[in-house]
Amino acid sequence: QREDEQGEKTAPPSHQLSFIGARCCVQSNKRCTVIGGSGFLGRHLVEKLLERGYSVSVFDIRQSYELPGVTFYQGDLCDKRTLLPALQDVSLVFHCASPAPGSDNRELFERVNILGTRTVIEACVEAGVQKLVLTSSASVVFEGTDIKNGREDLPYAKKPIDYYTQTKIEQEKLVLAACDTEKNFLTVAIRPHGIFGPRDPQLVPILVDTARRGKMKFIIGDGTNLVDFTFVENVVHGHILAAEHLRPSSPICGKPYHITNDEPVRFWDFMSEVLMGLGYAAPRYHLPYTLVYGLALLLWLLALVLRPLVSFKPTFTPMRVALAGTHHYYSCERAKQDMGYKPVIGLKEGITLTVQSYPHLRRGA
Ligand SMILES: NC(=O)C1=CN([C@@H]2O[C@H](COP(=O)(O)OP(=O)(O)OC[C@H]3O[C@@H](n4cnc5c(N)ncnc54)[C@H](O)[C@@H]3O)[C@@H](O)[C@H]2O)C=CC1
Ligand SMILES: CC(C)=CCC[C@@H](C)[C@H]1CC[C@H]2C3=C(CC[C@]12C)[C@@]1(C)CCC(=O)C[C@@H]1CC3
Repeated sequence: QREDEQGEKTAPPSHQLSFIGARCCVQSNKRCTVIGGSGFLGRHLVEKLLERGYSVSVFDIRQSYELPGVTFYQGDLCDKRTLLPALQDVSLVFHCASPAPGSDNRELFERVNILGTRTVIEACVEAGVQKLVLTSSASVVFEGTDIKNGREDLPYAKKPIDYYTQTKIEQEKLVLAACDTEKNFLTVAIRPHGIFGPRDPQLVPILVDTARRGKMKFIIGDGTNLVDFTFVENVVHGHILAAEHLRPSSPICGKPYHITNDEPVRFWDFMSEVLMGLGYAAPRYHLPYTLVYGLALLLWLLALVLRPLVSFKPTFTPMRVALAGTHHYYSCERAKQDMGYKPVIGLKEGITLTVQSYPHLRRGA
């Protein structure tokens, strides 16, 4: 173990970690907690942290797996009393919990993402945690219109496309504003985009479900819109780099960082590749963007009006149509410069690994 100029215990170089981790017990300065660690990204993060010699606790409203060496704390992050025990003797916290974007429940998003994040910050300060890494989202700047190579200095969306995005904006502002080098409480926000990979409960399952219902025949718009899809291991890598670069003198304190695959791809090419990899036909027929967006808006309004009588969830929501028919890709130059970020898995390999991980979603399975 080395000590840096702030007297903080620092990690040995990463090539030593697996050896040290395998040889002896975990170093006490590498104790961290992953809030939301039962989720898709959270679990991948937990697995990588363990591999790198960290001692990991998970705090989540549900426990979705068991892993040797991981201590689980089950509870709602809005409740400080249940959260505090999970933060004792921990120097680093990752906050990657959120209600699923598809839930469209304003009250839930506001409670968990805004009030809950306030509670997380308070609990971290109370427990003496020194570093908080938030999983934000690149969509905090997305308003449903084209973003090409967007940098972190883009303003937050004035008209966020849904409650999820609206509350992710407030959440990010809270965490970044809490950064206080004087008090040695350091924060940073990672903004991933379009995370995909093994065990993702959203992207591939929604896509396959739509295909199985015979609704994946159409391309919205001309099909040339470029989008970032980011393999989950790259997102994990960005989080760990951020945590390891978070020091009082570091330029990353209190800042947001885009983390992507750095390989924007046509939205419809990506969808087609995943579909064909799983044995489904790729969409072929084009529909005008404005027509589909207008229809989705109508359906959404209808669902809103009829909600007291019947409940139905349209596949084509305005938000999904906007995501499928516009350009939205982001520059991760700042992460490259400030923390030496570079994707560890390319897009093609990421797609192959993802497709292989869903044998049960193959056509005919
Ligand atoms: N999946 C994606 O494409 C993207 C995700 N993100 C962000 O990444 C983070 C992780 O997302 P995923 O892993 O995809 O979602 P997920 O739904 O798989 O994981 C979220 C976890 O948070 C937990 N959670 C929810 N409410 C809680 C509460 N009140 N108390 C304690 N735990 C609670 C859930 O039980 C779940 O395990 C989220 O903050 C999300 O906004 C950002 C950009 C893209
Ligand atoms: C890049 C990014 C932010 C991806 C987010 C993931 C989801 C929002 C997409 C995953 C599957 C997508 C999908 C559609 C919209 C966007 C997703 C939900 C459609 C509903 C778009 C319209 C269709 O023709 C069917 C699509 C099914 C898959």
